[in-house]
Amino acid sequence: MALASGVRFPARALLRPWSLLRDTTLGRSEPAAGGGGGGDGARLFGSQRVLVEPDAASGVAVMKFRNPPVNSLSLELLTELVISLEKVENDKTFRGVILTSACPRVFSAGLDLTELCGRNPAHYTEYWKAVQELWLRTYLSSLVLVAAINGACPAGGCIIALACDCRVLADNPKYHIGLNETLLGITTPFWLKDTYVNTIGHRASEQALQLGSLFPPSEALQVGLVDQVVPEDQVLSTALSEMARWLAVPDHARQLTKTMMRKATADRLLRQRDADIQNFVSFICRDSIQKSLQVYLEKLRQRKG
Ligand SMILES: CCCC/C=C\CC(=O)SCCNC(=O)CCNC(=O)[C@H](O)C(C)(C)COP(=O)(O)OP(=O)(O)OC[C@H]1O[C@@H](n2cnc3c(N)ncnc32)[C@H](O)[C@@H]1OP(=O)(O)O
Repeated sequence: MALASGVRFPARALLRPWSLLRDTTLGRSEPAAGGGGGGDGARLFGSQRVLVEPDAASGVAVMKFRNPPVNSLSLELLTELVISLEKVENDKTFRGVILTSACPRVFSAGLDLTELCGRNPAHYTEYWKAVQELWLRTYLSSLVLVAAINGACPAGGCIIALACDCRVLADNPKYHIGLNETLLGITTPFWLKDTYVNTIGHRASEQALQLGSLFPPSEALQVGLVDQVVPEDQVLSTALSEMARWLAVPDHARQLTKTMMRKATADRLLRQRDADIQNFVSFICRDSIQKSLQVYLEKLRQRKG
């Protein structure tokens, strides 16, 4: 499937791109009641793991991850997210997307560790392409993306949030955010490291990446990892207010500025995508890395409550 970022999509999606979706679109050409999108007239479209609540009147869609229990980024969720974002982006009704979780207490637990353990190189290749694709699609989106972080946000969850233009985090001491890869015995690829540096600066990233720091809300705000920390029941409304602020700027000027700020970082990956995949596959296939990940996963499974 040809995607904007020029990625080849997972084989099963290439064969039947929409087969991964349980599309609940209610006729996009149908005139929506209530001014084109609000109230009962809201068109619902999405998929099994991504719920999209579009509001044509405001031009904003709320996209909710729904992969219980912890929204781990399985190949299916990654694929559905990319397709959902592409659908919204291609519909000129929409200018902004709020990314949030439909699962209680967790925004996303990051990459699905079962996708990284005990699989073969072909699987890792397909999986990493999907990770790259989601990052490129979000990081370079012409839409305004706001992360309404209503739960824990480690590793891959943080990566999605970092790709957004603005982050609002619920004020709950259990909702940590950060890149904790080193604690799993793995390293962050250069393009995600660059995104971190772009957000919180070099010294803070150097420290946080090596230590695998997960920041509670107050510290995340202090270090600049999130833009606002608000009571949990105000995360979505604050994200909508932030969205309105960003949408008050003419699209063309905002988009050109976003591209100017992000292009160099994205180009670094675009220039060497295949090499990055090869690096990832050879790294993840190492016995020592597989062992570390399995130990981490086992600890997670045993840790209850
Ligand atoms: C090689 C370079 C890659 C660089 C890029 C990104 C790397 C990553 O993203 S790796 C993933 C790192 N993620 C984490 O370290 C988070 C791990 N999870 C947690 O800390 C907690 O689960 C979380 C705080 C998110 C939620 O806590 P709880 O609500 O208490 O849930 P549980 O811990 O009981 O988990 C429920 C269930 O889900 C399984 N689980 C959790 N996270 C993952 C995951 N990332 N992948 C796969 N499965 C996950 C956990 O084992 C439990 O399973 P069961 O025991 O079978 O119920």
